Amino acid sequence: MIKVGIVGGTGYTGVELLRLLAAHPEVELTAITSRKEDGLPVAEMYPSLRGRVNIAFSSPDKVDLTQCDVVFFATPHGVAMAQAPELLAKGVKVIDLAADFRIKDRAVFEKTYKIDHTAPELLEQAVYGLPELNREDIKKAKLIANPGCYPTTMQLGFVPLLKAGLIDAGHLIADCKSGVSGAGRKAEIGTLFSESSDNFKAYGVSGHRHTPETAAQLQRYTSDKVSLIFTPHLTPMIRGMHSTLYARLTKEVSNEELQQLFEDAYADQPFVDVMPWGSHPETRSTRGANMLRLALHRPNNGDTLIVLVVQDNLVKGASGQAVQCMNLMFGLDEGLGLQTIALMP
Ligand SMILES: NC(=O)C1=CN([C@@H]2O[C@H](COP(=O)(O)OP(=O)(O)OC[C@H]3O[C@@H](n4cnc5c(N)ncnc54)[C@H](OP(=O)(O)O)[C@@H]3O)[C@@H](O)[C@H]2O)C=CC1
Ligand SMILES: CC(=O)N[C@@H](CCC(=O)OP(=O)(O)O)C(=O)O
Repeated sequence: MIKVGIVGGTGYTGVELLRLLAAHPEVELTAITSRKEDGLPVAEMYPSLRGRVNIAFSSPDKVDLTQCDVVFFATPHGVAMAQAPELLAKGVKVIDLAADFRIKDRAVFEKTYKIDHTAPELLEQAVYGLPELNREDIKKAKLIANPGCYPTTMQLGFVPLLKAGLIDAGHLIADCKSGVSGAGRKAEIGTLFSESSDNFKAYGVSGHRHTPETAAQLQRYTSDKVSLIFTPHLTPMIRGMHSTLYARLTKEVSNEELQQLFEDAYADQPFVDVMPWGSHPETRSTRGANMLRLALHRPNNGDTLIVLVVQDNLVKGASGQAVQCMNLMFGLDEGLGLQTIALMP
């Protein structure tokens, strides 16, 4: 059994990890931290886990995480970088759901997140945890930088086109919508029910922290200079993400060839579903499931291709993806514990 620790077990991605890992046949939940709920049985805070998770939260300063085989950090940015060096030195694998190790360039990280990087020596060895694009490196990794939720949709939508050299890399547009759980469980006015449940707004339009992360990753797949415009929106649903990606085609290519390109790219990827041409994927078709669905459109058969992408921000956009990485790191079937079908309706 793999002994698992979770730092930040009370938050949305932390409890999503608990939900998935409680049903994972090869995992023993060993330590789950909370600074505020030290000693509280997990199932008292989350009754859905009664009978499935029988341990209590421990304060991070009391728990010995070195007894774990792997530790997930479901914490705000800056927490994993403080603890990862010691854990890695003691042979414990680390999967960070925050951004501490996503951006290789320290200066770009510090400018984007406005914090100093305290473990820059680990940036090089960190593997970006997007299995569909980095599977072989993830299998060998000791430190995973789990991708951002929006960046997962943007990369899986744009990369097949960039790799094939079919689009203008200097003109990529991503119009994305997230459910409110994307902002985390902490108390904030903008995520109060009365502020967000009957409202729709863009935010971070002139610069969101996911733009440099995504642009740097997309740049790996083309020699042309990538330029990305990314506009996130907060939408009145709890879970779910819908990204509408726009790319300008630069070569003569038929709709059938474009569809085939995506079907071939994801033929062996169990957690990406390429829907029939012209479909309209819905967020609810991924709710609770480790699944990303996409579909292609080409209005008036012109030179703009639209890729519609949906996922559950907490599953394929965060905790499900992290479990997918854990499975690969420990030589397990990639889909172990991740077979849940989306909740409907
Ligand atoms: N929500 C989403 O859709 C996604 C989130 N992420 C990323 O995952 C991470 C977690 O997000 P989310 O679950 O939404 O956040 P939440 O705000 O819901 O939870 C954060 C958790 O971290 C703990 N925590 C906070 N500060 C510290 C600290 N200094 N030391 C130890 N534990 C701490 C909190 O617990 P306590 O206060 O009890 O200690 C809480 O359990 C973030 O980096 C986020 O950017 C990534 C993709 C998607
Ligand atoms: C709706 C909302 O606020 N979403 C968050 C992104 C989700 C997240 O937690 O960011 P990471 O994926 O980088 O960890 C935001 O825009 O900051």
